[in-house]
Amino acid sequence: MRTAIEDLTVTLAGREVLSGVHLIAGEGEIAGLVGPNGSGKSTLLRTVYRHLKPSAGRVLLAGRDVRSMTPTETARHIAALPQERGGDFEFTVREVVAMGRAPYQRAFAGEDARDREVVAEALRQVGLAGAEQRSYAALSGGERQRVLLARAFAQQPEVLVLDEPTNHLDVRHQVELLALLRARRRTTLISLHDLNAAASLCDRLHVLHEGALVASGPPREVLTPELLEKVFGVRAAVLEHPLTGDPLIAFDHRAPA
Ligand SMILES: Nc1ncnc2c1ncn2[C@@H]1O[C@H](COP(=O)(O)OP(=O)(O)OP(=O)(O)O)[C@@H](O)[C@H]1O
Repeated sequence: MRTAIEDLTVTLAGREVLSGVHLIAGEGEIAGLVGPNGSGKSTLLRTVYRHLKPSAGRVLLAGRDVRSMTPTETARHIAALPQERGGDFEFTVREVVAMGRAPYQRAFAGEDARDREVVAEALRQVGLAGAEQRSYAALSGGERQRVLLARAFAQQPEVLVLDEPTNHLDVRHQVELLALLRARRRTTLISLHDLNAAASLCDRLHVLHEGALVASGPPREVLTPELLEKVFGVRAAVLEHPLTGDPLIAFDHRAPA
């Protein structure tokens, strides 16, 4: 579902933390948000899934302002993996994932066969089939993350909003997640710190710096040594990945730019 962010400004505690951001993710497009700490990535994503209210501008899903939708309507269109992954709820893994079906259930109606099928498939996709009865509170950070991803998948959204979905994941689970997102081909807004993962996954990258969008385009065009130096303050060479042909950023880890 085409997602358009128009002239978005967000003010928090009296400070403008996002200023006039324009960004479009076309139907089926994976749009990546990258930028240094505090540049506004989570703020932008939170505004898309209506956790925050913009002070100006709007978020349109297929032309409709998300703020004109009911919470249930929003939940049928957008599923989010937020950065807060709370750990204290006393639920099993399956119960957490099944919460993703709530937007489709009538009050007190409970699960039907379709809900059970979707929950089982979501658990399988994140490699947690067999872990249904484990306690969510007792899981590791990476396991919790996969449970919350499965909950987002179970929501069967048209737009997936993922805030740093690969942090905490070991490299195998990172690769599996990126492959899964590629295969799903749903409109996705994703923030990533790993620029090589972003370059390999995303159709377009959007670079935030101090609350403003400073570059947008295909990864190969956006991730230049000049931009990496100016925005991230690092020295890097941009090569071609010998196995995939994707852009491969080789950082100089010895000193900042
Ligand atoms: N609830 C809040 N109240 C006040 N300021 C906030 C709040 N949430 C975020 N900010 C500020 O907004 C700015 C952008 O934060 P945000 O979390 O969007 O950045 P980010 O790019 O996601 O950072 P990171 O890479 O560290 O996750 C930061 O300066 C942050 O301190």
